[in-house]
Amino acid sequence: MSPVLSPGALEEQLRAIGRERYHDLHPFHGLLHGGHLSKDQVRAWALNRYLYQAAIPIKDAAIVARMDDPALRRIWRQRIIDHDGNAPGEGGIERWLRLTDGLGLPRDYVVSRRGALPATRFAVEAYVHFVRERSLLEAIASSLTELFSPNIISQRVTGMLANYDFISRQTLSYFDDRLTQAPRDADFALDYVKRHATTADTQAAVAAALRFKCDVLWAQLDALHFAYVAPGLIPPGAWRSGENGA
Ligand SMILES: O=C(O)c1cc(C(=O)O)c2c(n1)C(=O)C(=O)c1cc(C(=O)O)[nH]c1-2
Repeated sequence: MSPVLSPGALEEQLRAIGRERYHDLHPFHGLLHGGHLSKDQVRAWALNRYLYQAAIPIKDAAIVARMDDPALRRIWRQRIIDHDGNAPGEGGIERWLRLTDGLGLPRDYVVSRRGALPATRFAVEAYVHFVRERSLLEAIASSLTELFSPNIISQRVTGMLANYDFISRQTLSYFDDRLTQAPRDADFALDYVKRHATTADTQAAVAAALRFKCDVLWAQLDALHFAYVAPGLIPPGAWRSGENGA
């Protein structure tokens, strides 16, 4: 049986998981940020990532539905508002669609999810199932990859703006708000986890939840790499350049 960690030691363990497994280490991101992808490969990334964006408020609604404490729900519901907005034309999903618009992908095709890779769909669904089925503590812990996202988002915006003439600050505007939202959300979730994971079992469970979530992110990039970089095996039904108006 492993010993009970202090809150500080638990935080260090969680940060170590990020250093070892976060998707900033994935080669696909090196290619994306370094300007080594074609416009079609960037399109494939944006099209597939739409599924992740669209699933985030659904998984957060599942988390809110499991919270007994109104104070906690008030805080967590902000995440849903950030992605859905308060009115049509607002929110993170809409801003993601400005990126896919800017890349010339038809909106109805993106939103239909028809061209997404099967593994993208499975990974995203696994995240939603995880927060429904596991404890609230594990569900909250699974959001902790956001501790590590501001760094990669800064690298992405700088790299993509410098390296692709088809990318503009406007098409990448989705990421502007994430730079303040992600630290706010991650700080809250980390504090919650440190206060509630106070036994060896619950500490092991939150570490496993964070590893699981790193796998959800990693698997999506593996799928993109396999289909659109090398060996370039695009599954039946998944988007191909020139199809569906893009
Ligand atoms: O661009 C990225 O690398 C990245 C990573 C992550 C993450 O680490 O899960 C999120 C986001 N972006 C993001 O935009 C976002 O809204 C988001 C929500 C969540 C979550 O688990 O609740 N992660 C992420």
